[in-house]
Amino acid sequence: MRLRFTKMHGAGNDFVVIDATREPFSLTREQMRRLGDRRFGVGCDQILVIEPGSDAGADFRYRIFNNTGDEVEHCGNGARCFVRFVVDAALTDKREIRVDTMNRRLLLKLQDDGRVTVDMGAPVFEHAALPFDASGLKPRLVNGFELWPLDELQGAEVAVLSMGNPHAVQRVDDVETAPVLTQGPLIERHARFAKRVNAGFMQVLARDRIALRVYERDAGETLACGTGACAAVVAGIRAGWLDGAVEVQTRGGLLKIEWAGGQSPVLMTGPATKVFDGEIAL
Ligand SMILES: N[C@@H](CCC[C@H](N)C(=O)O)C(=O)O
Repeated sequence: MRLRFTKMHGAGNDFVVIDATREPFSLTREQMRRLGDRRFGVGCDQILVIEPGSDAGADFRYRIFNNTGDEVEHCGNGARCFVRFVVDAALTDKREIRVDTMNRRLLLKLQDDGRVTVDMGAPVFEHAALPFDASGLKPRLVNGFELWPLDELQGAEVAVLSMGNPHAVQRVDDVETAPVLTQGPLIERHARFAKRVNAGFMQVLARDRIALRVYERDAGETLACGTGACAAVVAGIRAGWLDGAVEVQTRGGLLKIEWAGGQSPVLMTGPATKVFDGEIAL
């Protein structure tokens, strides 16, 4: 089969975007792996699939697959690229779009400067959301917020939360020398996380600025992770290190994250860029 696609990125987190609004999406896991392979295919961190809205109120449905072909719940940078894509392809004339993901409804706004703001929904802290609490370990309370030790990983102490997808975020002194590539894969597959986890390493630069690297579930270290940026800022606010509006410096660009606490939604603003259109035989 021949597949038409669009290559996009959001702060360097790169995607193959597939328009499945007219024809049902039918790629096999093997085809998605080939598509995501940087040497034998197009190459990307995630594959984004855009489908028609499934019920009243949602303009579209948006599905996310890691480059391994595993379907996941959420992708923040991808959500921004989704908006850019549907507007540029004239699939909608709206600038405020409601979209359903696997477990959330998102509200996305295309700004006049071309950036996109995503209402990412509220963070979830209950351990039921992440299978972490059966370990017998005790968390350290910082400002009333739980930081959990990871037993085999000396010194690593993570905030565990979900932005729809699971995150374990730790504070480090220097993000450039943080053990992202050595400890990241160990955290990703740590026994405490039955569904595995995205591992974030955040350096607090000021109360309104952090530097962040994320070792993503399946994809490895990416140049930016939108849900990871939200999780890091929420953890930093809960721990008392950060204020409610924070610039997140990733290796691929800048994201702005805002959170008023509690059940209020996390807002993420950042770029969404088309790279090229293409067609591939799969
Ligand atoms: N790059 C993403 C997150 C993609 C999914 C993640 N790897 C997972 O498995 O949960 C983002 O921008 O949020």
